[in-house]
Amino acid sequence: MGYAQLVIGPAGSGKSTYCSSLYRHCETMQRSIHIPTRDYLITNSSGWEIRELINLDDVMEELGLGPNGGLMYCMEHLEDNLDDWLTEELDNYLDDDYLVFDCPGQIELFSHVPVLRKFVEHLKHKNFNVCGVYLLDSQFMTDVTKFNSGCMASLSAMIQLELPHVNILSKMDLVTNKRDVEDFLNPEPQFLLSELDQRMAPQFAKLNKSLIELVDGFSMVSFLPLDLRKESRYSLSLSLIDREYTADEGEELKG
Ligand SMILES: Nc1nc2c(ncn2[C@@H]2O[C@H](COP(=O)(O)OP(=O)(O)OP(=O)(O)O)[C@@H](O)[C@H]2O)c(=O)[nH]1
Repeated sequence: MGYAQLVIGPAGSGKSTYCSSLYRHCETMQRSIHIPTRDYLITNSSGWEIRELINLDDVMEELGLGPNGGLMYCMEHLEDNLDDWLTEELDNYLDDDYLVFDCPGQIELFSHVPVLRKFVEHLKHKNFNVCGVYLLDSQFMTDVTKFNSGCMASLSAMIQLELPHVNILSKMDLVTNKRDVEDFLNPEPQFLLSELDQRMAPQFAKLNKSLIELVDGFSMVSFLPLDLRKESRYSLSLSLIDREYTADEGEELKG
């Protein structure tokens, strides 16, 4: 059994920083971990030579696409070639290896484009225990409307990937007043609803209620605050993910 984290989240939420800090943490613990570069899906400079498969710069130039269109094209190409390419790459890893995938931040990839889901299926097929790690910038936690939108994006990733899911709140060192975020770490539904009602026009009251019920019902709004100056959270995220999950345990982790 191998282990893998799929690190996802919006652009700029701190995925690469999390991955490199996790790598340093594992080095200190003398634990082996492999982090194919962020660009492994497009142009890999170390380890996985996907450049042979497709190159984002070439795609943009030859097809006249911008970075987003180019990335989506590359992803579709990757999807078509997952069987051959990924299966072969995964054969290079041993039973206890731990892989961390730093995914691109395009929201389409974890909301509706199927490539990451297929990627996960391949990992599982090769006997990897996979977990989704969703990073959200702590700035989302200071305002109920931003918090709600962060939760919706995280929920959509959970639904799309169907993985045990850990939410991590990044950039906690930038939060000057920790009390600003405390209300959102284990939020009371009533508190969220009254805050939301105050912010929105009265005609949104029913929608607000449904949204808060949804967030509360999935109990997926627990975020682990992560301060890069403190390493304990990395140990926690590693140990959560190390475990073998049953469906029920996956549910527990979301809570
Ligand atoms: N202060 C602080 N800055 C952070 C932290 N994590 C990330 N940053 C900064 O936030 C910016 C974005 O971080 P990245 O790690 O590149 O974020 P990403 O999610 O990989 O970004 P994309 O590649 O755009 O998807 C960089 O300038 C980082 O230095 C953190 O915990 N604290």
